[in-house]
Amino acid sequence: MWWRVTSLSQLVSSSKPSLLNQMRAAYGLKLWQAFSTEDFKRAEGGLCHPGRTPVTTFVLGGPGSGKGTQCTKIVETFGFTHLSAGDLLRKEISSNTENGAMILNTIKEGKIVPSEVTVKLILKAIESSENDRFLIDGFPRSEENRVAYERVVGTEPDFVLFFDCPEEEMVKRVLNRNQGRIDDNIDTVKERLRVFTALNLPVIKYYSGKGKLYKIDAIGTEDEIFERVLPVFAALRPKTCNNILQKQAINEK
Ligand SMILES: Nc1ncnc2c1ncn2[C@@H]1O[C@H](COP(=O)(O)OP(=O)(O)O)[C@@H](O)[C@H]1O
Ligand SMILES: O=c1ccn([C@@H]2O[C@H](COP(=O)(O)OP(=O)(O)O)[C@@H](O)[C@H]2O)c(=O)[nH]1
Ligand SMILES: [Mg+2]
Repeated sequence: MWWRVTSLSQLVSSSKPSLLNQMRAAYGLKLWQAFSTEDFKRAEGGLCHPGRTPVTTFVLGGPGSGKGTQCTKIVETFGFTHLSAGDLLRKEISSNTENGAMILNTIKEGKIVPSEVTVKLILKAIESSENDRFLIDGFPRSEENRVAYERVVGTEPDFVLFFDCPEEEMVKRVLNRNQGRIDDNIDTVKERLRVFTALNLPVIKYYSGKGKLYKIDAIGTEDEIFERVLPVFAALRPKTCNNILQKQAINEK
């Protein structure tokens, strides 16, 4: 798998190899298999692969701003793999895993699940994919999430989409979502909006300061919004769209 560090010398080349890297080298473990809570705190990151760098996009916005809807369209057009942090967490609940009850309560209250749980799920999903371009939807939700991801993965996202939507519209969409979600009720939505403003906006500001943020006006039809998303990915065309272009060329022959 390309995402895993493949060279032992690279694994142990840092001046002070982490326990995590030693375990990886010794047992050939994937990162998500290797780290315990203790390792997580100590992990130095540095997942890389010589000559091959994945394209990673964080997709941010308040509850109901349309992240998932637009991710589906981006996947269809540009061949990204969509990793919704919320979906990964909900899968843990439905699979009755050891963290299931804790995740359920956290989501019900509109709070944020501990970083180590979410980062581990995201890494596991990335490592089991053959793709080299990922949309990470609904994560990071706090500065603590962001720092944890960057420490463990060792890279920053290539760019960040932010779906900017007025609160009134977000509430309306969430309450009409009709997916039977435990957090799609007025009390939880109010708390999620509070958490979004307090903890997620600082992450958005951070990436804005780094010149990585693409703010998209999230009012309009789904297609109108996707028209605003397209130019962001068109800029990456040579790197991200090779497969699509190749397929098109074959079909046009
Ligand atoms: N542009 C839009 N206009 C109206 N409703 C929308 C729009 N985009 C998405 N929705 C609807 O709003 C709800 C929330 O969208 P979703 O993509 O799940 O948002 P998020 O992932 O940001 O919470 C869904 O029911 C979806 O069908
Ligand atoms: O990185 C994440 C993503 C989601 N959540 C939890 O899962 C809920 C639903 O997240 P999702 O992204 O599915 O909601 P959306 O914003 O799409 O409505 C959030 O309110 C949080 O409680 C979390 O704790 N960390
Ligand atoms: Mg969503």
